[in-house]
Amino acid sequence: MANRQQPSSMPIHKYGRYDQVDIPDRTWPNQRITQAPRWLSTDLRDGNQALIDPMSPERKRRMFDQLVKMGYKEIEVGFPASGQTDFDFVRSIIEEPGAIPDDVTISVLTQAREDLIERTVESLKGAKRATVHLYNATAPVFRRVVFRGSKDDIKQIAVDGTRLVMEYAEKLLGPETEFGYQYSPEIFTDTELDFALEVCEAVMDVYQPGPGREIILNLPATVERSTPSTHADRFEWMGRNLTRREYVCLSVHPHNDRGTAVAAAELALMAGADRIEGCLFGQGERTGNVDLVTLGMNLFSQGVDPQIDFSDIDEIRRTWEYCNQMEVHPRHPYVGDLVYTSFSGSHQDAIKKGFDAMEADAAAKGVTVDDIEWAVPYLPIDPKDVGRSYEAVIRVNSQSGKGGVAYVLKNDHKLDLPRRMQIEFSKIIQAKTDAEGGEVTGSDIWAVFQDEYLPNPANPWGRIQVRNGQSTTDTDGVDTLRVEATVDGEDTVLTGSGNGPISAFFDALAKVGIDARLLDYQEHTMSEGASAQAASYIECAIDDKVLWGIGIDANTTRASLKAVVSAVNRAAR
Ligand SMILES: CC(=O)SCCNC(=O)CCNC(=O)[C@H](O)C(C)(C)COP(=O)(O)OP(=O)(O)OC[C@H]1O[C@@H](n2cnc3c(N)ncnc32)[C@H](O)[C@@H]1OP(=O)(O)O
Ligand SMILES: CC(C)C(=O)C(=O)O
Ligand SMILES: [Mg+2]
Repeated sequence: MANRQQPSSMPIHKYGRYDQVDIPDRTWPNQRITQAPRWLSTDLRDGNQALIDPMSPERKRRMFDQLVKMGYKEIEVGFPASGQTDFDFVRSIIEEPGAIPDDVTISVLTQAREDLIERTVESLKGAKRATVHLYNATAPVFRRVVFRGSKDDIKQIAVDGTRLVMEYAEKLLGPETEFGYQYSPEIFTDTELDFALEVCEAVMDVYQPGPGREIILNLPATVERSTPSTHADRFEWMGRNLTRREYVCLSVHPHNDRGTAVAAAELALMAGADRIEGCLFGQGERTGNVDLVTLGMNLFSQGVDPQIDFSDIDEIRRTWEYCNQMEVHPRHPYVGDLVYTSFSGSHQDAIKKGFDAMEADAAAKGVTVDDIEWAVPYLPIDPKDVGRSYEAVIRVNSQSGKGGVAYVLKNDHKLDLPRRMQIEFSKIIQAKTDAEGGEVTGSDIWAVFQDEYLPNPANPWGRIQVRNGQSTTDTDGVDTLRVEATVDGEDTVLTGSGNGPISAFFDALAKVGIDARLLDYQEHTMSEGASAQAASYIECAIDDKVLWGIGIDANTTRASLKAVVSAVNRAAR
């Protein structure tokens, strides 16, 4: 079919193509991610520096504690040379016994300027594990516009900065500090690959990584500029060409300018990266850093342990919202208010069938649903695994069908409506949503259901109200029924016989001019134990109408008689 799109008036001439990488024997597309990478949270640095109102010390501390609790072992805690707030925060967690667990490494960022480096290293005095992270931009525009220098000048900034970090670490930090070093060629994404490699090699020549002396080389997509596949090609190229690769922790730091940071991080891992830097819920400069929650949960949903605890995602979100003074979007993967919710009919139908199938499969295997592989349509993970309930999984509006309404009744009231009754009731709900618009809540649905099918003792309606009944079965299997009832406002006694209590009741009704025929009958228990209730569903042809009734009672015979009454009354309503 022809593409009928027309040229736009957008100024496309202002933008150039991003260079591809010449790496035809790339191997990353065939790799699988089978284990969690090293994670670094930069919420307290890259995340914080992007806030309108940077975090107060109290908020920083809340976020730090949250990150520790979740299991992050590398946390960038600030830019101590930026001012007193960040410096004092770093000092406060180092000085408070137990604030930084022994297995957590804190990291701090600095520009490659001597005064800033000195202050940065000074902030780390007494820390058990600490990394200084030095950066300078290496891309052509930055060389020309920001630093106004040649490639060699820019490389020299990185080399001198590295040497200064080592000198100040030697001078200011004692043996109690396990010291680490990280270098980032900022704007790696726009830096010529061979020059990024040259700068990283020059930095390594100074730092001399080796056995027991790792260097972290972090290759940031400071501004995301390419498809994730080209980003992965660049990582594979760097990984292949770096010397001393076994002593290098190759780190990825995607931003989300093109909206593909998560994919960029995942493909970079496939291309050989060892470590990911990002922020919870994608906080960070402009469109954000890569979202560590989505990345971790993506692993989880594929059966790979992220080694981070997301089991109370709403608590994590609350802390994050408090610390950042921002709100998580309702569609945010894994955490948004609506991400486990379906409004539309075919989705709800499939979800309900999925839950039913999980229960049946687990029962067949003699285990619980938590012991079998998750396979519910439209729900990539079990919401319970992140602390959510099933309550919001299905919500009903004008786009919903029978499956959604049936799900709500089953989930909230243990009523498993027969399929044709689902269709009948869903039309009643649809009439309401079409007329009124908006959502019908679970309690709205229940109110409509009660009004439609169940007697209201306070305000009885319909042709019949039944009080007491007796049923006896003789030796030939004939049931005789005697029921005290009110029919059309008059107290009367109904009697009838048949080959079961329901047909005996139909016989009794026929004698007072109510012509009802049984079409279908289903029942199920609603709960277990001595006080168990049963639900009976009866489909009847009454005059020229076909309709359902329901009865709920501890006694199944009474439940079925109530169901007949429900249908008869509805027919005359
Ligand atoms: C991609 C990133 O996220 S990088 C991290 C960015 N984060 C931050 O900057 C937050 C904290 N920063 C700050 O508070 C301030 O920048 C400070 C206090 C550290 C420094 O402030 P100032 O001294 O006023 O310098 P300013 O930030 O404007 O830096 C610009 C100067 O540093 C130079 N510079 C910038 N980055 C670097 C670097 N990585 N290494 C060396 N020099 C650098 C610039 O060329 C410029 O030099 P010039 O004045 O000679 O033209
Ligand atoms: C400091 C560096 C790593 C950075 O945040 C970036 O380039 O985005
Ligand atoms: Mg960044």
